[in-house]
Amino acid sequence: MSAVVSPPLVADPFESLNEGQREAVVHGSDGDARALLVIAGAGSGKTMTLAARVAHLIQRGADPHRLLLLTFSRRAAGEMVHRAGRIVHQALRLPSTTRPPSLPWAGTFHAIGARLLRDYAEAIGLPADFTVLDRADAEDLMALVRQSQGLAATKLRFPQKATCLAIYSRVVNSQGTVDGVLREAFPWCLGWEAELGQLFAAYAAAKAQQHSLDFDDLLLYWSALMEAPELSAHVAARFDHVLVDEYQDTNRLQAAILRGLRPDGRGLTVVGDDAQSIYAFRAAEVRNILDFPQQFPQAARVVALERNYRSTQPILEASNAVIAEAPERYAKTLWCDRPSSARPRIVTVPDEMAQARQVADRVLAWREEGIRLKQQAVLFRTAHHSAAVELELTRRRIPFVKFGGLKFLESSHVKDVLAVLRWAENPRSRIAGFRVAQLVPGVGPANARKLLDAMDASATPGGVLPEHAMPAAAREDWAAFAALWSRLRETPAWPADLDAVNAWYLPLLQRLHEDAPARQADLAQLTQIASGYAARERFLTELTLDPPAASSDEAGPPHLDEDYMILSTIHSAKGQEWGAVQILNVVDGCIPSEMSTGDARQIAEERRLLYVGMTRAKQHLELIAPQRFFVSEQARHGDRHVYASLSRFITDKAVACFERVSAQRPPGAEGAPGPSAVPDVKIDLASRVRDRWTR
Ligand SMILES: Nc1ncnc2c1ncn2[C@@H]1O[C@H](COP(=O)(O)OP(=O)(O)OP(=O)(O)O)[C@@H](O)[C@H]1O
Repeated sequence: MSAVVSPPLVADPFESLNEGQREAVVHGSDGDARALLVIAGAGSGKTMTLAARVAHLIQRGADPHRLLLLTFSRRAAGEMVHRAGRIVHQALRLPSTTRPPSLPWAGTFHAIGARLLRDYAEAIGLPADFTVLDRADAEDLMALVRQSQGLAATKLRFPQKATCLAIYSRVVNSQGTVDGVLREAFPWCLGWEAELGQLFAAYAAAKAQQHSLDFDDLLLYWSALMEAPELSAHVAARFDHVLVDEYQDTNRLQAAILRGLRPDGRGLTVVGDDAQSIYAFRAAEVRNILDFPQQFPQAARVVALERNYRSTQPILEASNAVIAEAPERYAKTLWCDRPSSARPRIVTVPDEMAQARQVADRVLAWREEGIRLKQQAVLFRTAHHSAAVELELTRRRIPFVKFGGLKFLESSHVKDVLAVLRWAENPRSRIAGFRVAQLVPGVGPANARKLLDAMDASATPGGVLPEHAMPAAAREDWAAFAALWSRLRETPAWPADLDAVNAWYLPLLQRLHEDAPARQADLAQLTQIASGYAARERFLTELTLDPPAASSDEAGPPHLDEDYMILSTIHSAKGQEWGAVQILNVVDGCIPSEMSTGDARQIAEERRLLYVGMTRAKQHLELIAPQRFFVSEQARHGDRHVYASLSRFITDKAVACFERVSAQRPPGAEGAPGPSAVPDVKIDLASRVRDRWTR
């Protein structure tokens, strides 16, 4: 007899939505075919609304396999899918044993781009086995090309590889010219336009030769795909709905892709907050969201979410006062009904050391009040601004995790292992090959280069490697590696391939690194991550596009059951919230950064950055203003201390929203009392000690 499972009686999952949220969620059910723009103020439930809309569409019969959901990070995609799944589950009253529908097309623009390009590679002249270069690999390739062009040796200093890549990336993403980008963002590189143009052409040729795409190519080729009428309709027809989160941080290429996917706007939903646009340095275009409604034959519908569920009224008032001065924006005033008598505070401290002590004191005091460390965050403009705070927290044994530091994939051992897999996947990748060949004992750069040249010259590079003659000292180890490599190419098996590479690499790891056990733990973590992917290619591509954060080279996340606080750049804090937030260095020269004080648009972005930081706080917010702070960013002036004044964004009107305090020095900080006077006695201890040996 089979058991009959009756659906549980649950409340309407859409019941808790407010009026604006509901409007956004059900848009289109009445036949309204306009595109939808949801202007969602900070903390107004954007994630919840988008997830509920996805669930609503599925509930009304949309096929989850035909929903394209584009988010800013993989984590955001996962969160959205999870929440939408829960709502669908509830709305359809599915029994708890039934899994909610999966959304295979949820991910970042780059990850989805990589998948689509793989499908259309042959049609658009891309090699089907292309691999994706991460930033570091792309920089290395840029450096190689720069050298082969003779640009590294020029008398006047030619821009560094990272700067070259940043300029290239900005030209691509803004669809601008080298000249325009230099003028706007890299004025110190003016004069090198022609050489940079040549360099970029050679860089593009090298990528093509090596069957490699960099991050920017994923958007560039996707947008080109959407401009080819023979193919764009085919791509567009795969999806019924396209939903985009964090639209304020998209760039021109991304906007063009969306126009190609939904030329008339039908089935397109974008959600964002112009006041939180903080990625112009990656060519994000705040105009995308400001101009969105007029892009379509029939103007988009705009729904504003103005009710904030996150912060207390005084925190919201202070944040509103900061953003009120922004020159151009969708007019909205956030409100909430969480009164509190505690105003946010501006804390003045003498210098950065005092700031570090203040932060630690405050963290401990809040913890005494019952706010767990996990509910506390310290935010800052630039990753290196937290150095003193990190030291102080470590000294006082306050556990923390930092976001925005060295990444898991940047550690050399993880790169080594991934490079082996990448090279097997794509034998034309010189970057992977150059790294891996030299891991084999006895193989140096000259021999590695000879091998790669031979592979380049062959139509079947996969056949060259096992046959290649290496120096006698390397022969045995090379044969072992070649056997592994050929196996990986000929009979791929996932995730067993990774185990095979690890087994080959472990003896080398022990030879190369003193801290091998810690690094081995990273490789174990990599194996764990690998098991979540169906195939090697997907693993390599998606890991490159959205890498995990921690590595053994850093403090790393403490055990999961431990309480720890968060240190984060404001950029990395996007989309998150904490009970108590402290923001470091809220002084001119830092927010706004000294680098951006010339340009009105950059200043506007810095204002939004402070606003994003402030609106992360739920109950407590403190901005710290050291009176002296150390500047090391500006090469022109070298390292120096400056006397700082409170950030210009805290105008007189805004100041009124805060309580102002000066941090007291903790007792004893002026210097420990010296020893009292030595008693006036004369004892010849020295000869007594010496005599000990002569007696
Ligand atoms: N209708 C609602 N009723 C009660 N709480 C809500 C409602 N909508 C959202 N919230 C809560 O408000 C908080 C903020 O929501 P969410 O993180 O989705 O905001 P957001 O718009 O993405 O913010 P931001 O853009 O600042 O990152 C969350 O804690 C969420 O659970």
